[in-house]
Amino acid sequence: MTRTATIPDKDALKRVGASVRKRLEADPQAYKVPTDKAEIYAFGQFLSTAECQRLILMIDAVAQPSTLFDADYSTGFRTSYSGNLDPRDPFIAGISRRIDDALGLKPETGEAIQGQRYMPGQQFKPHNDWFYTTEDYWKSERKRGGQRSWTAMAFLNAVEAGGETHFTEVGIKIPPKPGVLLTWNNALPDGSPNDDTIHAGTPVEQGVKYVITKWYRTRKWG
Ligand SMILES: O=C(O)CCC(=O)C(=O)O
Ligand SMILES: [Fe+2]
Repeated sequence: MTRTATIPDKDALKRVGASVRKRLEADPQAYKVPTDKAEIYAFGQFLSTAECQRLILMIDAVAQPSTLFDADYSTGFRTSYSGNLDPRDPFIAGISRRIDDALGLKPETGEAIQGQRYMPGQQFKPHNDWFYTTEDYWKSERKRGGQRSWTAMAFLNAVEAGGETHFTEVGIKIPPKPGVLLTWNNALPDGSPNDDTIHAGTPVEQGVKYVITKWYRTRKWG
């Protein structure tokens, strides 16, 4: 048995990375962000205007101050409001399936889609989406599907100023554009965490920003 004692789920992350890469490279709708530092792709028109509007209303209904695993809303690290969208809702289930299909990932490995709203001044400071496996929370997350592999995030509206998704190490800032789906591999091709995927939701300066995020695990989530 091959064992990578220091990096949990490394082999699975390597395998998932390769299969999603292959699928996205074969998809003419998937645009690869030109950088060697991370695997980041964008779909220009993933959601329709009507779908974005409907999701925005649903987010308003569930949004609460965001919490994190290692830090609180109160620390100012993630000041947006967020909430999970009901996976049993047929509309949400349909969106979820389309994301699974675009990436070619097993539906059971996807977490519930999370909706997020940023008002002026709110932000999500630079972070990585993977779990820190030396932290206490990892003991339970390891059993709830393991490490996060890919992230898929869609912008639901245009923001008058601010609110970009900023990949600080890659050096790109992606302005919110309704219907665009961004997706990236949180790992390197060898399955180890890619530090260059560190990213932020920069403070909204004017307007409101709505996004949905779906994180995938290496195993069945939940
Ligand atoms: O809002 C953004 O641009 C980033 C959101 C994000 O990083 C996340 O949901 O993990
Ligand atoms: Fe993130």
